[in-house]
This record gives sequence, structure tokens and C-alpha cells, in this order.
Amino acid sequence: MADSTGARTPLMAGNWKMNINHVEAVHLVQKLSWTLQDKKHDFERVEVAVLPPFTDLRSVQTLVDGDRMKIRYGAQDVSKYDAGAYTGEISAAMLAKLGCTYVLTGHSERRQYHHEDDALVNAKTVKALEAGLTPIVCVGEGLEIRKADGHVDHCLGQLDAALAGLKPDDVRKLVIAYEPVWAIGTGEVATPEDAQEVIAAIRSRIEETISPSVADSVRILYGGSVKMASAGGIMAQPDVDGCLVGGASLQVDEFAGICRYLDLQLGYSS
Ligand SMILES: O=C[C@H](O)COP(=O)(O)O
Repeated sequence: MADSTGARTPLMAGNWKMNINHVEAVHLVQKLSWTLQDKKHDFERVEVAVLPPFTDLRSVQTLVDGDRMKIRYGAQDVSKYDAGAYTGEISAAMLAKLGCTYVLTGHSERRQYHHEDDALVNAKTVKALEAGLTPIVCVGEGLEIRKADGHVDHCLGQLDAALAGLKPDDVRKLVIAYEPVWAIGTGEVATPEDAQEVIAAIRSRIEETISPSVADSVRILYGGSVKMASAGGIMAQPDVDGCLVGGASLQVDEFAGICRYLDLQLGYSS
């Protein structure tokens, strides 16, 4: 997504993971909206989204629609199936009906705890696109791969597999998130230069394999222990278009501060 000048619009997406019930979700989104409105946040300049658990989505939809909030929302997972006897699964069409804009695919916790492989990530990404959702496709390396200096190749391999068979116009619609697994929930943030290295490599790969214009428009986020204090440095990198925020998105003041990284850099009140 780009603004009227063609620049990529930064996206701050809060992945709540398995936290916050539907009652708490209403309070959190309401408070986030108030906080950002109070600070006159420009949602056209920095887009804000939350990714609650499935059970919260209807409540979040009702609140966002009812109060005409500019906060977008989405889900943390989606089925590769359309419908049928798949107990526990949630289809892309169900998420679209709930007004979701985004859905995560390939998050490292799905890969680790649910053994999701690259082919499944690709299938889920395709289903999300077919339903009109924007997949946020996650890639990232573990610590051993990073120590062996294989991180760029590893992430590009995951990227190629996730995007297999997609048309250029579909790739253009995606958001991609680089999340080094060793930096997730550990407090260990990759340096801004670490984030830039891999994200620039992802953009170059899309330029080579899809097209320069798609590479120029696709948004690529960084995720992994992002906090209000670290967001500005990460966002100063030329290829970083936003953050996928876990733990800090559960604290309204932290997440609002991340969304307001531009204002805070300019010294406006926090
Ligand atoms: O989806 C979000 C990431 O896994 C980052 O989580 P974190 O900010 O708690 O490290």
C-alpha cells in the first residue's frame, strides 16, 4: 500500500498471540483508539492494525465498525481449506466476513509448535489472497542459522516457497515480515542494520524474481522484541516499512508509542 506520492505506508501490526479475551479486547482497542486520537495520530501516515485471537474478532469488528475507528484488524492464522469437516479450522472466507484486513501466515510459532512447512504456508497465503485478505507472510531464521551466517539464504528460501506460483499482482498485495526467531519474545532485538540486511535482500529477491515495481511497492516489516524505544531506529532503515509487534502490543502506551514513532522522533509529547 502506498500514499499519493507512491511511498510505502508504514504498518504497525500488533500480534496479540494467545493473549486477551474478547472482553479485554474491547477495552484494549478502545484505549488504543483513544490514545492515538488524543495524540492526533494520522492513520494515513502510519497504518495501525491489531491481530487478536479468533475468539475476539467479532467483538473487535463491532467496536471498530460502531465507532468508525481507523484501526485495522486481522487474524493470526487461516486454514488452507475452504470449508468442510476440518475440526478447529477457520477459513479465509470466515475471516473476510468478519471484516479482517490481514492474516498472518508462516509465523515462526506456527512453524515451530504446529509443524507448518513451507508448502502449507504457501497454501494458506493463496487461500487468504483468494478471499481478499492481505497475508502478512513471516520468514526468519533461528539462532543456529544466524551463527552459521546462513540467515539471508534461509529467509530467501522461505520467501521463495511462500510465494511459489503467485502472480505478480498478488505479490504486490502482500505484506512480508522478517522475524529472526532468536529475537522473538527474548528482549534480544536485532540491530537496525541486521533488520535492513535481510529486508533489503528480500526486496532484491522480489525485484529479481517478480519485478522491480512489485519490489518497490511491497511492504516488509521487522518483528522481534520491538519496543517504543527501539522502533525509531528500526524504522529509520530505508527498506523497513513497519513492525510486527508481539509483547509490546499488549500494552497500549507502548504500542501507541511504536505507532507514533515519527512524532516521538520529532519530540512531540509522548
Ligand atoms: O508476531 C510478533 C513477533 O513474534 C514478535 O513478538 P515479540 O515482539 O513479543 O518479540
